[in-house]
Formats: sequence, C-alpha cells, structure tokens
Amino acid sequence: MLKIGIVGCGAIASLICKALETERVKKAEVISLYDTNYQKSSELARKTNSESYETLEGFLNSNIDLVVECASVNAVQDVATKSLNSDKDVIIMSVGALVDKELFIKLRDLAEENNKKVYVPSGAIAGIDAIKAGSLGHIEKVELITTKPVFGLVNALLKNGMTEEEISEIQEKGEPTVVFDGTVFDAISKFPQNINVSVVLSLASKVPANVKIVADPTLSTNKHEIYVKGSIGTIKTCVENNPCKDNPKTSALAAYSVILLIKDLSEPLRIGT
Ligand SMILES: NC(=O)C1=CN([C@@H]2O[C@H](COP(=O)(O)OP(=O)(O)OC[C@H]3O[C@@H](n4cnc5c(N)ncnc54)[C@H](O)[C@@H]3O)[C@@H](O)[C@H]2O)C=CC1
Ligand SMILES: O=C([O-])CC(=O)C(=O)O
Repeated sequence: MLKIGIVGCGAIASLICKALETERVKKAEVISLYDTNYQKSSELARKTNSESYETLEGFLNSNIDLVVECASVNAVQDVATKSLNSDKDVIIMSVGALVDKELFIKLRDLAEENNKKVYVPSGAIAGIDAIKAGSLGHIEKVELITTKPVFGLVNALLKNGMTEEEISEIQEKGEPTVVFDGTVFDAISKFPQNINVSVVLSLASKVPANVKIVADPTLSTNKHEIYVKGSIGTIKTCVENNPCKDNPKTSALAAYSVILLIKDLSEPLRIGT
C-alpha cells in the first residue's frame, strides 16, 4: 500500500481523500495531513481515516512514502525540500513555483542525490503527453489562452490593481475581456492561484508559453486552449473544465489528474506517456 501525506487541505485534497477511499484506487491510502490552518487539516482528518499534524516536521516524521503538495506556490520550496530530505517522493500541484529556474534545479538535484522523485501532474489541461513527446523535436511556439468566470479571477484582479468598479464594468458589459497578455513568468507572478497550468505547459514543451487570461462573465467553466507549433506539426487542445465545488478557481480535472498519478504510481501497469 502506497502511504500518502497531503500538504494543503483544500479543494484538491478533499477530492484526493474521497477518491482514495473508494475502490477506484485500491493500492494507495491517505494517512497524514498538514495545513497551516490546523482546523482545515483536522476537519478533513475527521472525515477520513487519517491523522492531522500541527507542524510540517511532525507530518514528515509520520510513516508516509509520498507527499502531495496542494497548498500554494509559496509553500513549494519548503515543503518539497523538506520532503525530499526526509526520504519522501513529492508531487507538486502548485507548479507555478517551478518557474523559478534555481528552485527547479535545486529540487531536481536534491531528488537525484536522495534517490527520490519529484512529480508534476498534467493538472487542468489536456495534451501534455503529446507536447512532452513533441519536445524531443524542435518547438517554436507555445500559447495558452485561459478563460475563467470573473468570480474565479476577482481576488487576483484586485491584487493586480484593478478597482471594484472596473471589475463590475466587466460583469455588466457581459463580454469576454482580456485581463492579462504576456509571458508565463508575469502570468504566474500575477495569478498564482489561476495559471499554474501555464508553467506545466512551459516545462513540458521546454519553451516559455505566451499567456492570455480572459475574464468571461457568461462562463461557468474554466477553459484552457493550447496551441503548440513545432517540428512534429501542430497540437491544439481545448478543455472546458467544471470547477471544484470547494474552490471555483480550481478545475475538477486538476484533482483527477493527481488522483490518476497516485493510482499509476501504486499499480503495476500504466497507460500513456
Ligand atoms: N497544476 C494545476 O493544474 C493546478 C494547480 N492548482 C494549485 O494547486 C494548489 C491547491 O489548489 P486548491 O486545493 O484548489 O486550493 P485551496 O485554496 O482550496 O486549498 C489550499 C489549502 O492549502 C493551505 N495552505 C496554504 N499555504 C500553505 C502552506 N504553506 N502550508 C500548508 N498549507 C497551506 C490553505 O490553508 C488551504 O487549506 C493551489 O496552489 C492551486 O493554485 C490548482 C488548480 C490547477
Ligand atoms: O484549475 C484550473 O483550471 C487552472 C488553475 O487554477 C491553475 O492552473 O492554477
């Protein structure tokens, strides 16, 4: 049995816990939980057959094989470094942190030294298997257009200096409005809870993506359109994801993606790249 510990007990963690309690994933179980908000980890522990810890150190001393980070971009450095140094493999969901090349290299080298693995799931987008394989050739262009309902973007827009009046105008206009157009580096620093997928895409293609973020008052899904052009030809994908109930910024597919990775890691047969 693969023993899992989760850091960050929000929307994704709840779906992982639910799935691992069913027959769909038979060879992995969640046994340990940690959240900076102890109430959240305790509540999830109560609903599941697991234990919550008040400190990251206590959590890492528990009998887990694999840490799943689903907390925040800011949590990744500490959680991943300490997990690898505690002889645990780690799955990173807040992939935006890996846009920092120094951190990326540090974690890769640490995993190698400790004979451990760092996993980055495909998350809320489609086509990563093909893009990864295509990156063995030459890739010249990588684009992502992410369109989300306004309510999923509102916190980031306010933090980025948009006023409440300007956000209301987008709502009232009732039309899609481009709220960001730029590099993956700027995108993840301005929208750390919305655009981790742009960093997954950039890491898989080995080319920094151009990113457009659109706020659409008429939309109820999180839509991600990808365009990749290279020596293998062209890859275009589009997903219209239903959001998680507990956090509308996050798509259910992101949680399913990590659940499937856990299943693959715990079972003898794996399908797909
Ligand atoms: N790679 C991908 O495709 C996707 C990645 N994400 C990212 O995955 C992460 C989790 O997403 P959700 O479950 O929707 O978030 P959420 O907001 O529902 O839950 C996050 C939880 O982490 C806790 N937390 C925050 N910082 C922490 C820290 N330093 N240590 C321990 N706990 C901490 C919070 O208290 C909260 O309970 C987020 O960073 C999100 O942006 C989300 C969707 C797609
Ligand atoms: O779940 C999604 O649709 C994408 C997302 O929030 C992220 O990449 O951070």
